[in-house]
Amino acid sequence: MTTEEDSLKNYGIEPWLIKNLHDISISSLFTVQKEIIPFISKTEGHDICVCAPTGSGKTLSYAIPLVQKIVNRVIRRLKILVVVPTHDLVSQVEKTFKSIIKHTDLVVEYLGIRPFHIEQKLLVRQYQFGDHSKMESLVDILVSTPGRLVDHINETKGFTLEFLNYLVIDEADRLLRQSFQDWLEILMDSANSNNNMDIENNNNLGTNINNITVKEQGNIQIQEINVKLIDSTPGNHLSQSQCKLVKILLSATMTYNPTKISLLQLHAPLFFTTSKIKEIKYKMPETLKESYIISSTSEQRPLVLLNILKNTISTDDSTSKKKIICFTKSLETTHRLNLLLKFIQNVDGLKFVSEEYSSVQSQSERSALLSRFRNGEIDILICSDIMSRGMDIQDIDVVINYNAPPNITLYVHRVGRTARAGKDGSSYTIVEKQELKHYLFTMKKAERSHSIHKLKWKFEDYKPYEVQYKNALYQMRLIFNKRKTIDEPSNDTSTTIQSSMESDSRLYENLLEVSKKKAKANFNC
Ligand SMILES: Nc1ncnc2c1ncn2[C@@H]1O[C@H](COP(=O)(O)OP(=O)(O)OP(=O)(O)O)[C@@H](O)[C@H]1O
Repeated sequence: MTTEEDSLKNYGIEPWLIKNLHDISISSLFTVQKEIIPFISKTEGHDICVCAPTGSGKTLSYAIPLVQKIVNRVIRRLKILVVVPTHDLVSQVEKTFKSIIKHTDLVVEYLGIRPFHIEQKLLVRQYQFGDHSKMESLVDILVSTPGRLVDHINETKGFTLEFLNYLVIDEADRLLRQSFQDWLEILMDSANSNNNMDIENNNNLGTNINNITVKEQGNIQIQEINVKLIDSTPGNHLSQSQCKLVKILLSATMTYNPTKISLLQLHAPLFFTTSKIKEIKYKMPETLKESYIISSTSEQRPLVLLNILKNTISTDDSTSKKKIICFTKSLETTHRLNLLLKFIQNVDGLKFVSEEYSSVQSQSERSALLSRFRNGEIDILICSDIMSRGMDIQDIDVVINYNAPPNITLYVHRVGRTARAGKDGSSYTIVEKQELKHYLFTMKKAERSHSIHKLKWKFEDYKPYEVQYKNALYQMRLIFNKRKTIDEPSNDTSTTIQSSMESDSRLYENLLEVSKKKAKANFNC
C-alpha cells in the first residue's frame, strides 16, 4: 500500500473503500475531508453544517463515511438520502456513490430523471410474508431533487423514510431558502415518524442558542452552536439520542447561522468552515484568478468576450484546447449569444465550437452536451445558471460571466466551476459601465475587492473582430426577422425559446450554406 493510501487508512477509511477510491484516482484527502470524514465516522448525536470552497471535495467528505456506516447492514432499508437542487447534480452525486460502493451489495438509486412509474419499481417491491403481503426497500442510498422525493413520499406505496439515518442537503443555502421549505416539512414528518419525534404533537418545537463555542482544528474552524431543543409540552423533553436522524448540510455559501433552519431541528449542530469567522466571508479556491473588464456599452459586450477568448484560446497550438464556461443572465441571452458566436468563426485565427446549455434542453440533451464538452468536441458552453451550482466538470480552464451575476452567492458558485480540486483556473466578468458600482459594491461586501483584477482593455483591442461581429449581427437580424413571420408570440418563454431554437437552427443552417457558397464563389473568382 502506498504511503498516500496508508494516509487514507489513518482517516478510518476501510481497505475495500480505499481500493474503490484508488480506482477513481483518489489516494489522498483534501482539507475539508480530513476533518469531516473522521468526524462523521466517529461521532454520533451531532448534526453538521459544512461551508467550504467550491471544488474542495465536499461530496466525498460525506459519501465516504456514510457508506462505511451502512456497508455491514443486514436488512436493506433506505438509510441515506441526499437532496440536491438540480437533476444534473442528482446524476453527478449518484455516480460518485456508485463508484465508491463497488464490490459491496449496497444499492444507490436516483430520482427525477426517469419516468415516475419506473422509479417506483426501483424503490420498493411487494413480497408475501406468511399470509400477509409486505413492502421492502430495494435501495440503501437515494439521491433526489426535492420535488420528485415529495411525489414518492406521497404516492409510492411502501416508500418510507422511517428507517432513514442520514439526511444530506447539498447546496443547502439554496434548497433551504424560505420559498422552498414546504418539501422539507413533508420530508421531516416522514423521517421523524419513526424517530420518536412526533412532529404533529410537538409543533411548538423550537431551538434556542445557549452559546457558541469556537475551536480551531488544523485549517478548519469548528463552531459548536449549543442549541437546546425546546418542547414546551409539559414534561416532554427530547434528548439528543431520541433523534436518530443525522442531518448534514453543505454549501460553499452556507449561512453562518444554521439554527435559522429551524424546521430541521438541528441537534447540537457543529459548523465546520474553512474560513475563520473573523476572516473573509466567502472562501474561494486559492488557485482561482479573478479578473473583470468594463464594457462601455451592451453592444461592446460580445467584442469584449471575443477578446477574452482570443487571450484564452491559443490560436497557434490547437492541441492545447481550453474548456470554457460562459454564464449569461437569461435563457434568451444564452440562446442569442450562442447563435452570434456561431456566425463569428475564424476571427483573427480564433477557432472554437460553442453550444448552449440550459433548462430549455431535455436532461438527455444536456447529458449528451456535457459528454461532448468533456471529450473536447465543444470548446465553450454558453450556460444559464442551471450549471452554476455544484456541477463538477473536470479541468474547466475558464469561467466567463458574460453578464455580471446579481449577487455574490451566484458569483461564488459560477466562478467555482473552475479552479476545482486544487487545479488552476481563471474567471473573467464583463461589467457594463452602469453595472460597475453594484459589482464593486457586491465584491466589497463579500470582502473580495482585493482579489479581483481590472483588465484595462481599450477600444483598439476589439478592432480585429469588428467586421465579423457586424456581419454576424446582420445574419442574426435575418434570422430574427424571418422568425417574426414564423412564430406567433407566445408568453411561455421556454416554448418560445424552444421553438425559436428549432427554427433558428434551420434558418442558421440555410444561412450558413448561403455564406459558404458566397465565400466559395468569392474564392473562385
Ligand atoms: N481527495 C481527492 N483527491 C482528488 N480529487 C478529489 C478528491 N476529493 C474530490 N475530488 C475531486 O474534486 C472535484 C470536486 O469535488 P466536489 O464536486 O465534491 O466539490 P464540492 O466541494 O462539492 O464543489 P461545489 O461546492 O462546487 O459543489 C471532483 O472532480 C472530485 O472527484
